[in-house]
Amino acid sequence: MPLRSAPSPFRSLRDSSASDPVSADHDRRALRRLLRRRRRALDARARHQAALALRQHLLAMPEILRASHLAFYLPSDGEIDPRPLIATLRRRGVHIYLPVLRPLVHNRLWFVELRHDTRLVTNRFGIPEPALRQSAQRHRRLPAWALDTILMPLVGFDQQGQRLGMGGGFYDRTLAFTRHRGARPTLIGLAHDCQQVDALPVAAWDVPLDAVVSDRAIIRPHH
Ligand SMILES: Nc1nc2c(c(=O)[nH]1)N(C=O)[C@@H](CNc1ccc(C(=O)N[C@@H](CCC(=O)O)C(=O)O)cc1)CN2
Ligand SMILES: Nc1ncnc2c1ncn2[C@@H]1O[C@H](COP(=O)(O)OP(=O)(O)OP(=O)(O)O)[C@@H](O)[C@H]1O
Repeated sequence: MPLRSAPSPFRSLRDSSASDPVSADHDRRALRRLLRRRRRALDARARHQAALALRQHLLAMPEILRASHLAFYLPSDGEIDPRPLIATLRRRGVHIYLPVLRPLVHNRLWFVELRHDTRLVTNRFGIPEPALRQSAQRHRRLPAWALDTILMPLVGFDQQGQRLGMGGGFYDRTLAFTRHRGARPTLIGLAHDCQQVDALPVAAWDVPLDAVVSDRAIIRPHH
């Protein structure tokens, strides 16, 4: 079902989110389900090709080439796989960080460096992340504001660079400071092409992205 070209029940979402938060919330959940199913439906070959195409696009971007401290994620639930680029950048000596669910602080992330001695464990969502024992060591982490670039997983995106995540608000909460502070990391969403929709509902807490990169294109919103 090509959401972008066919008339879709989500076309009018942007208006409804402003006037009717309850129905907008319902729409977000329905849209999440649809798009998660769609990205999971890609087969292994399509996924592998998409991962390589993604690496090519990202390696053409100054925000990637200039960065020395970048946050990535390990793919889950059909997310586009950034590991080919992680491998390339690590060979170049770039510092790579992964999101870790913070203990005690509700729905926020730490960014913990991926090193040769990093031990990965599965978190409560089934996603591998650096073990808490290591993550708790301050010298292994960087605060979000000190990262050059953060590559974010997403469930859906639109041409304006709006992002729909898994629904926990983890990235939105962790990056809320970017609204006030001067220096901020470049925020880039990564997705399969099939995760693009016409227009996403915008929530007040949504942090706008500087770019979305898919296996097909680099999308730079104008705001
Ligand atoms: N690869 C990856 N890592 C990531 C994220 C992500 O989206 N992708 N996150 C981005 O935020 C954080 C984890 N956030 C998540 C939020 C919800 C669910 C999830 O699957 N929820 C289930 C039900 C929850 C449950 O089992 O209790 C669901 O909605 O079906 C997964 C991850 C941190 N790490
Ligand atoms: N800065 C914030 N402060 C407090 N609550 C927030 C903030 N950002 C998001 N939330 C809460 O988190 C919940 C989930 O937000 P949303 O649906 O936008 O998540 P998401 O962006 O899809 O998920 P994620 O960022 O984890 O990938 C919302 O109910 C919202 O109230």
